[in-house]
Amino acid sequence: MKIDVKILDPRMADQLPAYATPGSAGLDLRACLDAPLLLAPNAWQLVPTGIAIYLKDPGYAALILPRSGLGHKHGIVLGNLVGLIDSDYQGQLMVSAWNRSDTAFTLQPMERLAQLVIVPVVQAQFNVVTDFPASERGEGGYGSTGKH
Ligand SMILES: O=c1ccn([C@H]2C[C@H](O)[C@@H](COP(=O)(O)OP(=O)(O)OP(=O)(O)O)O2)c(=O)[nH]1
Ligand SMILES: [Mg+2]
Repeated sequence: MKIDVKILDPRMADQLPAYATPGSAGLDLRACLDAPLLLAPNAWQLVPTGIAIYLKDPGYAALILPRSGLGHKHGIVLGNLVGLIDSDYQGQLMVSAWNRSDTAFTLQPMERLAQLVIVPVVQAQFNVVTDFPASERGEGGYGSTGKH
């Protein structure tokens, strides 16, 4: 699949997000910073990625997810937990970088900060009813099937 991309920061021209391996699901997004960015414990900052994408087709969306190494080892995750990129969004991809750890972290310019996953989307219409046909689960949830 081909997606239109705009290069907003010239440094991104020769390092567009790419799949690291043939089986990769995520495209790494870089922190298009002019200088290192210090994230104090529990601080968060909106970080530009230097690119814009236009998915166009409402049958797709993109998700911004943390990188597991940064998230697990350094506590650098996302202020919005998951970023959802609508198919009609044309602005710069932004990453809300949140240092959830108790140690300061310095983000370096052009460091790979998060990852983008393109996913299929179904846009549903609501059909208003008063009762649902019975299902095995019914209204049970929140652990209703037991612990083990
Ligand atoms: O991590 C993110 C999340 C969102 N966006 C952009 C793309 C998305 O299509 C748009 C709106 O995001 P969302 O709908 O999640 O935010 P909102 O608070 O509902 O804003 P809006 O009223 O613009 O929809 O912001 C990003 O660049 N990065
Ligand atoms: Mg919205």
